[in-house]
Amino acid sequence: GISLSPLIDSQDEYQKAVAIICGSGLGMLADALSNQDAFKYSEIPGFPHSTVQGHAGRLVFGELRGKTCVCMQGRFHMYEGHSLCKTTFPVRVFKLLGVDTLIVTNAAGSLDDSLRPGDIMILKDHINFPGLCGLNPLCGPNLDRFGPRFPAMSGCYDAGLRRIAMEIGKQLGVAEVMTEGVYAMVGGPNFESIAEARLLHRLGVDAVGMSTAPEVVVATHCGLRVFGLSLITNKVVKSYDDPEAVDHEAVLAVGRRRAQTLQSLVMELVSRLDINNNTGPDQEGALTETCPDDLISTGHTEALQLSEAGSDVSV
Ligand SMILES: O=P(O)(O)O[C@@H]1C[C@H](O)[C@@H](CO)O1
Ligand code: HPA
Repeated sequence: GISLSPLIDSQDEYQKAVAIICGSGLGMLADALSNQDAFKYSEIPGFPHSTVQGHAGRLVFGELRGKTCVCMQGRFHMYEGHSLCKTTFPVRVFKLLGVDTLIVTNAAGSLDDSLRPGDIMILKDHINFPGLCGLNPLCGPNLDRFGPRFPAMSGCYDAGLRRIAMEIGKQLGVAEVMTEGVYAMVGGPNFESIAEARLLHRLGVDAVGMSTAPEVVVATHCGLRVFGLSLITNKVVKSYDDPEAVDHEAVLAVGRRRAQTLQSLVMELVSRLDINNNTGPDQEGALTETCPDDLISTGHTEALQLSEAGSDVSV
């Protein structure tokens, strides 16, 4: 397998790691990492392949303002045909590697007229529509060493990190384009019909996308602290008189326009993380586990092969 030893040479240092998942067109967040070491997903056993334009398909390790980071340059979506276990597989790998805090980002369409393309919505909560219908990555035998059978999801977006992010927004002079809101995940890959958009709006959804919620469910299950943000890339069409129609290229273009701001925001947030204060489950020993048979036998990963631990962890 591929040695991930650069990441975990010092377990003490690695306990302070932060993981970042880049949304559509937001892969440039990884460019901010120094001392990079990158692996293509296709080289990592157990990782699905990224098939979506704007998702490079690389796992990038490095440092951000002195903190060890691992960054998914490209995520996996249910609509690509991956099982939810596969789409969230990297989150469990992060946990096993000793990651403490997960930053999830996505591109999303706004239902709320006050949210405009280019705005940044800090996730206060989510509605996991596939999850409500039983499409949940936690379905199947519970993996007790990751977390409980019935995990709470209230408070899954850390209030302290949300507050810090808003403060940083003020410092960076972008507070007027930042707000908190509720993200809803739908299955995609089609964008919403007008009736669906109206329904989401009535339900109190601020922004809609096709990812993130399953990752956050799995991260919360295993005690990771989570911060999430949506880059609003388009307005969701809610009127039969509106001739506009969203497309993926427009989504990516807004990402390019906001690249610098998002990078600055994430870098500053990472620099302020008080990582060892996370009160999630004890992570001691995560790196000294051998091959997690339960993950494989329950089909939760299908191919996770963390061979030996310590500085020899490989996937
Ligand atoms: O990976 P994210 O959730 O940022 O991607 C969004 C949802 C679809 O994958 C794509 C549509 O343009 O952007
Ligand atoms: N709907 C769903 N997902 C999205 C959108 C949208 O309007 N924009 C970016 N991802």
